[in-house]
Amino acid sequence: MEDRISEPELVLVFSGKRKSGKDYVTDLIQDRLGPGLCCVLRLSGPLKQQYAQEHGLDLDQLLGPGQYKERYRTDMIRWGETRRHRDPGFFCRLATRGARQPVWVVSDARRKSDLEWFWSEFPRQTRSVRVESSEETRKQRGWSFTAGVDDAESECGLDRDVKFDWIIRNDGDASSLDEQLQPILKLAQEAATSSSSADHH
Ligand SMILES: Nc1ncnc2c1ncn2[C@@H]1O[C@H](COP(=O)(O)OP(=O)(O)O)[C@@H](O)[C@H]1O
Ligand SMILES: C[C@@](O)(CCOP(=O)(O)OP(=O)(O)O)CC(=O)O
Repeated sequence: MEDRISEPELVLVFSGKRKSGKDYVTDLIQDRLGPGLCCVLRLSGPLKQQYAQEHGLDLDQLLGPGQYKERYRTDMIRWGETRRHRDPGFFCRLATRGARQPVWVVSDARRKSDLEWFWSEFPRQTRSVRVESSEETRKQRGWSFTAGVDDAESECGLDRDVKFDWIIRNDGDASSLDEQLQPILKLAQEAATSSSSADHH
């Protein structure tokens, strides 16, 4: 669709339940690698942008971690699903447009079609990562079960039959999180290095 100047060297596609810490963990990875090497891409970014515009909502609040987005979640899910049914790669293409860094961290895959899009566009580079937290931890972070959300495809689409390359337990201990992220950071650093050496040839 768009003219991509260069392909990424590594695409880490994250998924996980609400309040499992997808944003927290993917931001941490970007902090460690730096914004020159690594960008965080949110499939919900272009979705929220378009949804906010059509409904006259506050985009910054929709993008933030607070309660505001929860008011609109059920309707946003429905709205996004209509779009995805017409074109499953719609939000993936928009979210990756303009990404130039060698390492892409996609923070919020929710459906098989999201992962399949990355596997098919970037088969060599794509790795899938699941973030998991106990219900108790998620409750401490403000989660409570909502029918129509937590039992719907948006939250459960990747619960079964997906082979994850890594599963990260994010139940609060910073040193354990650091340790679990080491192999991912190592791979990302190698990918970034190979892209910079390719640039010099
Ligand atoms: N390991 C962690 N240590 C401290 N706070 C965390 C950790 N993981 C998540 N959080 C906090 O929990 C809340 C939910 O995390 P977030 O990354 O927004 O989850 P998700 O994107 O999966 O819904 C945020 O306020 C975040 O800062
Ligand atoms: C309509 C959504 O894109 C809303 C996503 O919002 P967030 O990505 O902010 O969600 P959490 O981080 O899990 O709390 C969900 C979808 O089905 O596409």
